[in-house]
Amino acid sequence: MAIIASNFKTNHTRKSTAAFIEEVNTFLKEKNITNEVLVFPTATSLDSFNTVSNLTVGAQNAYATQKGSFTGEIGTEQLDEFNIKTILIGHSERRHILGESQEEIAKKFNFYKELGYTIVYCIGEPLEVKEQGIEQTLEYIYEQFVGIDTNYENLILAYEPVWAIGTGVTATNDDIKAVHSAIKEKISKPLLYGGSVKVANVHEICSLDGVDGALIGTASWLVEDFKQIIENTKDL
Ligand SMILES: O=C(CO)COP(=O)(O)O
Repeated sequence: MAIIASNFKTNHTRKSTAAFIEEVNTFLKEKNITNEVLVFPTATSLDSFNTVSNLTVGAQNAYATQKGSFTGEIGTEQLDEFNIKTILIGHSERRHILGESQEEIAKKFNFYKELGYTIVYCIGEPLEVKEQGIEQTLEYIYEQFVGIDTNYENLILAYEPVWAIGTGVTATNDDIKAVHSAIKEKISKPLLYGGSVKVANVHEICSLDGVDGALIGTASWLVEDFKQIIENTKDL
């Protein structure tokens, strides 16, 4: 059973998010699809969605706090309002664009772990590291596990090579297999692949050894495409 996750990033409005979730919900129900489906809308589009059990709405980010003075951030008081219990942590856009350090990420991880959240934890190397070879790539990735409890029961991992995100350049099957098998040797948790996953390649990627699903940005934002992605992986 594949895990299929959509990261909206900074896309969709409150209105279009509600329509998207409603449509995916109906689709899963009518087709009896058992894939685990996760959707991460913007913070402004979170709400109490009434969904089938295998469709979960999560937060793309939140601060390690219940509430307080952290301008621009949200905490568990805001997530609890909508019963959100799933969070994405460590995404490369937060690491590299928003400047989150491994220390801050680990602090966030531990805070949400203590509260029992399902955590989708992202790891992945930039191009200059990939070009140095598989050993350096794995070394870089292992650094992203510093301070992270990889035995946490509600943990899902997502390997997202930075150079493959939003670029249209998907990692090759060999690239994916090499990293996934190395991580799987150390950590037995579901491991998603992310980075230019599309309708056309999602089945092949999710069929690879060590790949338990996909975390998708661009190709998931049109609901028709996202439904097709789910359809294409429903037998896995
Ligand atoms: O960052 C991603 C999902 O979190 C992947 O983004 P793309 O699917 O747009 O490459």
